[in-house]
Amino acid sequence: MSVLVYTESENGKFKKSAFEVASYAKAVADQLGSSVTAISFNTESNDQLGTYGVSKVLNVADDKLTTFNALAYANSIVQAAQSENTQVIIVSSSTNSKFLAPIVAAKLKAGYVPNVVAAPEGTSPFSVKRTAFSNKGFAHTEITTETKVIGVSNNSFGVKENQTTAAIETFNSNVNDADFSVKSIEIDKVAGQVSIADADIVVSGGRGLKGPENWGMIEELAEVLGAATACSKPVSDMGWRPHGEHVGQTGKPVASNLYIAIGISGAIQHLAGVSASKTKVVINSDPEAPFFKAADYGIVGDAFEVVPKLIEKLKEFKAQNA
Ligand SMILES: Cc1cc2nc3c(=O)[nH]c(=O)nc-3n(C[C@H](O)[C@H](O)[C@H](O)COP(=O)(O)OP(=O)(O)OC[C@H]3O[C@@H](n4cnc5c(N)ncnc54)[C@H](O)[C@@H]3O)c2cc1C
Repeated sequence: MSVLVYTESENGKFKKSAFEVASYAKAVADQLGSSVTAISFNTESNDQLGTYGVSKVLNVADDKLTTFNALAYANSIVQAAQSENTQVIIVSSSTNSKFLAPIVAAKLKAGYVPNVVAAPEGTSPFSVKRTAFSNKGFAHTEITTETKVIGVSNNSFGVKENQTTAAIETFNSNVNDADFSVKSIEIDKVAGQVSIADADIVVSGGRGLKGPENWGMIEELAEVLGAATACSKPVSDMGWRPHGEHVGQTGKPVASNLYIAIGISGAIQHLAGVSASKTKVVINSDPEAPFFKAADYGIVGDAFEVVPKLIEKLKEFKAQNA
């Protein structure tokens, strides 16, 4: 009985979250006295997963599955779980994983807990800690079904090395036309180069930036830092930025290592979606802005003065350390 982990990739390369869920799966396997099998789709360098404790990789090499398809991927994971006699399935908390995990759980009659932030608190009974109330609290949750599906929050457990040699096998999953009743024809990327879900650093702008014409400095700061760009809800509502960048309770959740909020007041609905970020830096001209209470570091100042200086200093630092 192994622990099965779905390791996500894009264009044949593993996402960072793949290494985090693999590390998490290894921790679960250690608690159960078991081993980790990963399922990947059309991925190169599957041996990389050995670094994080995966001892076997089932690589689904099928041209039909080059692009994510929730039902087809879920069916493949179910087949892998059955062939491996798995009782615990680990996925990330990405949009795609949150899409397929309930399908996997329903097909295997498994209990599913998303947004899990730590290794299981116990395996008998099986209990996990997850975020609750839009990241304002935690719930200690018991899963009583024989098969369990766990969605790990991004950047919560961390990537942990645990060197093993991974045996790589091609897995022929049995997908058919019915699995593709809904499919993506084409994907247009409208937001920045780095996706918010995978970003280590997110640079986010609010209404304090006055208009879309001022986003050049946000994009430049993001580029220097290798960060994703994001924004508050009113900014996307007004059409200053694409809706895909809206973060918060009603937008995308952010669990980056560093979240830089510029000209954002820190309304409760915004904080609900970003509070899982490890370090929060706030730049705001109003010292009374509520965001300062939630910040790890704050700069009281005009964004139009602070941000260009920050970019300049970061560029100098990068040049010196190149
Ligand atoms: C049901 C519901 C759901 C919601 N969901 C979300 C959500 O998911 N995400 C979200 O973001 N909001 C959400 N909101 C809206 C939320 O309540 C706030 O209205 C919104 O977050 C405010 O956006 P803001 O901080 O960009 O703008 P503002 O509140 O207008 O704040 C602008 C900030 O910029 C500062 N500022 C001004 N000029 C400068 C300058 N030159 N330099 C530096 N700082 C400056 C100001 O001091 C101020 O703090 C929701 C609201 C409701 C009712």
